[in-house]
Amino acid sequence: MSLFQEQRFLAQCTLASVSGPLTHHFLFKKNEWHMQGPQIIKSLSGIYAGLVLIEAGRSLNITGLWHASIIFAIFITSLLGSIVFYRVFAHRTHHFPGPRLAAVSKFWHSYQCIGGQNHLLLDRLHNEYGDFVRTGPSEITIFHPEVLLRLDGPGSKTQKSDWYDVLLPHVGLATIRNRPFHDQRRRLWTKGFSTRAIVGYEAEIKTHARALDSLISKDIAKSCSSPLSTYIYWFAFDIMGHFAFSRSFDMLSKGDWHHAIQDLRGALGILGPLSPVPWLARIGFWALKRHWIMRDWNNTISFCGAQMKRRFQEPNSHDVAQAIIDEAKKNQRGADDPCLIGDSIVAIVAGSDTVAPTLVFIFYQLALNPKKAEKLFEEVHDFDLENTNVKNYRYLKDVIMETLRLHPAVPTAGYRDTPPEGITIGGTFIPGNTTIVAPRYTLGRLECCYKKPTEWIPERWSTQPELVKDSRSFLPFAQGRYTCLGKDVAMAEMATLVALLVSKYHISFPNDGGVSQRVVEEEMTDQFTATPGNMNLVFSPRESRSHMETFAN
Ligand code: HEM
Repeated sequence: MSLFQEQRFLAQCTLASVSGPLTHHFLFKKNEWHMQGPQIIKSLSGIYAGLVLIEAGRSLNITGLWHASIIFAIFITSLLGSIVFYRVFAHRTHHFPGPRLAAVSKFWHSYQCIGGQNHLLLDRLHNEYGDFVRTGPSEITIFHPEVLLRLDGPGSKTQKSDWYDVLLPHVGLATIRNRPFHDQRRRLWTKGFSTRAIVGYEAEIKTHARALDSLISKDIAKSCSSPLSTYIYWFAFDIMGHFAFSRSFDMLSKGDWHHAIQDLRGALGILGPLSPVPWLARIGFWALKRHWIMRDWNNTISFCGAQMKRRFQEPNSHDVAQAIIDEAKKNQRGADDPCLIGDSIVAIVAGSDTVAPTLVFIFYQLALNPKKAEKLFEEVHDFDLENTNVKNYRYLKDVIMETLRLHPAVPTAGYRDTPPEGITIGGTFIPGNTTIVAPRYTLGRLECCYKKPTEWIPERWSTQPELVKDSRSFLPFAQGRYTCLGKDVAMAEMATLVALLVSKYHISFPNDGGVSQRVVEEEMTDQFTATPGNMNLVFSPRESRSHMETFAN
């Protein structure tokens, strides 16, 4: 290498080392809101490609490439150094306590969630750092009772965070970030919850509750315990099949998983470790389309597309699918409209993966608390599937509410971004363009809100109100513009199944050395929705009251 080339190379290296911080300042820091992983990767690849072309173009040999790589490495090191320094010492959220590595990159959080137990990690961070914890470079996790109210309550200017881009290019109601577009789609969805539609869903709930009961009867006849978690997931997904496509997945009647639901549940597992870095999940979905659980995800998308195509040709009905199909037809879009596929996925996941874990935890708690189960039986003993209105059961409602408090179906998700002017929560100012996480799992167990917070006491919602000190943190169905649309359907599903089974059976854990009891909570994963460990239960028929009365006489 000539002296001139050597000097030029040294000059380029020096330039690369100062251009790192400058690039950080001008490209990213000034407009950090748009500083997302994919953008960084794209920009860096572009810079490297440019350097290689310049160097290779000049010397057209391997030394050119080697020089470009060295210059690029220096540039990257100084850029990353600048980013790390800025995030740790100068970022607008740097004064919030939290693990140092969490402030540097969300990869730390993702690594901590490899086992899919973000709810437990955030609970530990609350114990260690207090009510406001920095869990990412621009992310604060808040454990203050006011947080959920401030995020979506009246006058809130927060927006759904980039986590909600996870379904792109498909878009479903729950994942829409643009407010006017969300409002427009929500109006469509509301049509699917008309009184007439609800009557239809209630009929499906009864049919499927009966089918689940008959599976339990078969287990009793064989003197074996029932894989209740599995039955409950079949129950919830079958009903949502009707809700989304007017067709059950028929898992309860066939006694087996439907391949599309198995694929979907497998694919959702990725949300456990990758929720903290949603852009990586999106790259994964795109790059590994035909491999690993990404293939399952794409199979689910294809299945939903095929179902929608079929539903397009069928006669009109009053369900949610009808309202969104009518809109697509009005705008001359076909069954492959990304909104239709996105909405069908949202309907299935939001409607089933929430009801199912809640039901699992209700039966888990009833088996753990036989006295409470007896008290519930006193209320529902004369339940009649065809004629009883479950809304009249007060204690049953308390049982459901208490379960949602202790075991929220959406344990940590629901990320929101603060508006540019920031927001004050519980007297603490959160700067603008910061992601806020409000984990219901820990919020439901706060000592400042509940007496005996980790105990399951349904009475706290009616006869023992002194056990609730502050109920602001209890919003299991969210609120405001993003409030759960399916709350009534969900309550009807849960109340009907619980009333039916409790009125007919004694419920207990099998004699398996405590395995069934232990795994439900210990193996629970948090993948946007809660996924409890598999639970088997023993059902033994209660003697009917009339029979007992005859016997007593
Ligand atoms: C135990 C049962 C359920 C619970 C605890 C629950 C909870 C929630 C929560 C917390 C949200 C807000 C999520 C967010 O902020 O991203 C939500 C949204 C939603 N839920 Fe539910 N849900 C349940 C059942 C259902 C059912 C059965 C359906 C459908 C029939 C449903 C449909 C929806 C939809 C469409 C949204 C999005 C609303 C919007 O963004 O406008 N949910 N739910």
